[in-house]
Amino acid sequence: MGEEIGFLGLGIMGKAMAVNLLRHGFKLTVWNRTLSKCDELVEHGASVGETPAAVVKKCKYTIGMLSDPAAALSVVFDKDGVLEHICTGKGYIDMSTVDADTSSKISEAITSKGGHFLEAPVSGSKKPAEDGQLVILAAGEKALYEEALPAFNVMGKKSFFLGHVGNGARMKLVVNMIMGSMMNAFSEGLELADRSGLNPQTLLDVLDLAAIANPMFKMKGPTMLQNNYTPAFPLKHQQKDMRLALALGDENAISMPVAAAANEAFKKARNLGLGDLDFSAVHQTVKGGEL
Ligand SMILES: NC(=O)C1=CN([C@@H]2O[C@H](COP(=O)(O)OP(=O)(O)OC[C@H]3O[C@@H](n4cnc5c(N)ncnc54)[C@H](OP(=O)(O)O)[C@@H]3O)[C@@H](O)[C@H]2O)C=CC1
Ligand SMILES: O=CC(=O)O
Repeated sequence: MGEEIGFLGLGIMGKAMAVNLLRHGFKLTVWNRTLSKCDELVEHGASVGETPAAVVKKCKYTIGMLSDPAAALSVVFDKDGVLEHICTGKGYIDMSTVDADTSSKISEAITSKGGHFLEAPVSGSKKPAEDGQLVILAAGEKALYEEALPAFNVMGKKSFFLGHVGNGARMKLVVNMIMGSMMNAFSEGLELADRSGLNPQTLLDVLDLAAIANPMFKMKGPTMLQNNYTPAFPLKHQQKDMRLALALGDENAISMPVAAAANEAFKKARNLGLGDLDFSAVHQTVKGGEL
């Protein structure tokens, strides 16, 4: 289907998104810092590029799905990075969750070499990525957005084009700031129910019928009650998002005491060694005890 697309970063999300694209007939050349993670993608029909630069050289446009601002910058600016082969006619789409400053730095570097840039962070976790049910929050070069729409339509259930670079990053941070705060309130509620003699499963049933019912409580509640925090969205990434959202609050002089408290809880969870578990493991900061 059409020209080859590049894909950099095969973590939980990148792997699920790339496999989904391959299943829908897209041709992909993939790269991951830990190159062995490309093997499974090769089994699904992908080619492998030795470096981000090699991938960009081969592909009309390349998608990045990296952990955080440092990783997103490194893949573009370091030796053998995206910048070495980006040029007129080529595009780079960063789907990582980063702050608007990081995205702008990448955008300026790409466009100064004649390339097109789009930021397109996503809402939705491992399962929505596998099922092509992400919500895509794009901003930047409209022509690249239109070029990438066939791929976005496979990866996501809905794509938003939000205007200039930074708006996608900011929208994603606002959404995840709300999600992280909700997860903390939910964790406290589960523990409060349990310790005050209520059945937490009954709490889940009540919540699911109430005005505050939502897919996150429904999906995470049962596993949290079993102390099962198999990572779909790693806690260290949720804490990064709280930190970046709080910085956005600083810039705009918005007081966010709820988000600040949630950030402290995620930091505490990281300090307890829970950073690689699912973000719902913040529950353990209320619960205490052994996992
Ligand atoms: N998981 C989720 O539910 C969601 C995550 N996101 C966001 O998507 C992004 C990816 O998340 P996810 O897949 O869960 O994260 P993972 O931690 O599973 O994967 C991170 C990826 O980044 C790569 N990476 C990390 N540091 C570097 C570096 N310095 N140079 C090059 N590559 C690097 C890793 O490579 P290596 O394999 O070598 O370590 C890996 O491919 C994050 O920004 C996250 O916030 C957005 C929506 C949902
Ligand atoms: O960023 C995480 C998500 O679930 O969305």
